[in-house]
Amino acid sequence: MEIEQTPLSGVVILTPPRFRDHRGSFSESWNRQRLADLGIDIDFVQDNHSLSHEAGTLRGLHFQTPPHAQAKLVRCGRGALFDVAVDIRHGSPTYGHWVGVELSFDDGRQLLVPEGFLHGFVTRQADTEIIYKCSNYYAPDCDAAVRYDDPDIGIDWGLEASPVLSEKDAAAPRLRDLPAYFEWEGERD
Ligand SMILES: Cc1cn([C@H]2C[C@H](O)[C@@H](COP(=O)(O)OP(=O)(O)O[C@H]3O[C@H](C)C(=O)[C@H](O)[C@H]3O)O2)c(=O)[nH]c1=O
Repeated sequence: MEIEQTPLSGVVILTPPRFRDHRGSFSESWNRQRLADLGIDIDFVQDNHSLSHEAGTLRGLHFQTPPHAQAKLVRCGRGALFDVAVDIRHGSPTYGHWVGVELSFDDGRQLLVPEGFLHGFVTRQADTEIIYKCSNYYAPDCDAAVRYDDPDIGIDWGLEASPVLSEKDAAAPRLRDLPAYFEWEGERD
């Protein structure tokens, strides 16, 4: 299992080994002990799987508020997408900062998005499928969003045209208009 750090503490890129032969390929997409051996011991309880028909479909930026906050382990089941995490832990030295990673079925990479981060993605191909493990169950009353084009975050989505959005995402608020749901637990200066 390869692990690659990102500029946001806790957001890491994981690449499980993939075994290829004349039939195709095989990989263990999730192995709790392998992650625990890397110091990542998260009790995932729900798998999500969504299909987006058009390239340029953007879902996000989403999170669940405490006490139903979710960590997510994201992978691309078919096609390709650009996956983004945004630090919203108040007091964090990277508060409001984002990181984006291209994920595809072919490269087999995964992004770990901890609690306290927004998550969103935009598809790069038609009929792209995203599959992700969640560390807490869906809680509609705690489902929240921030607009994908929030100027205070400034994500470069690599869009060539306006994205395909849900009504919810098209009407999402700016980060500055949200309460402080998450506090950074690191050492303060
Ligand atoms: C998230 C979720 C949704 N639903 C139902 C609720 C709606 O009737 C339908 C579509 O939900 P939504 O439009 O919120 O789906 P996405 O826009 O893909 O949202 C997700 O996409 C971003 C990128 C995420 O990281 C979150 O997991 C999640 O917010 O599925 C469920 O029944 N369970 C669930 O866990």
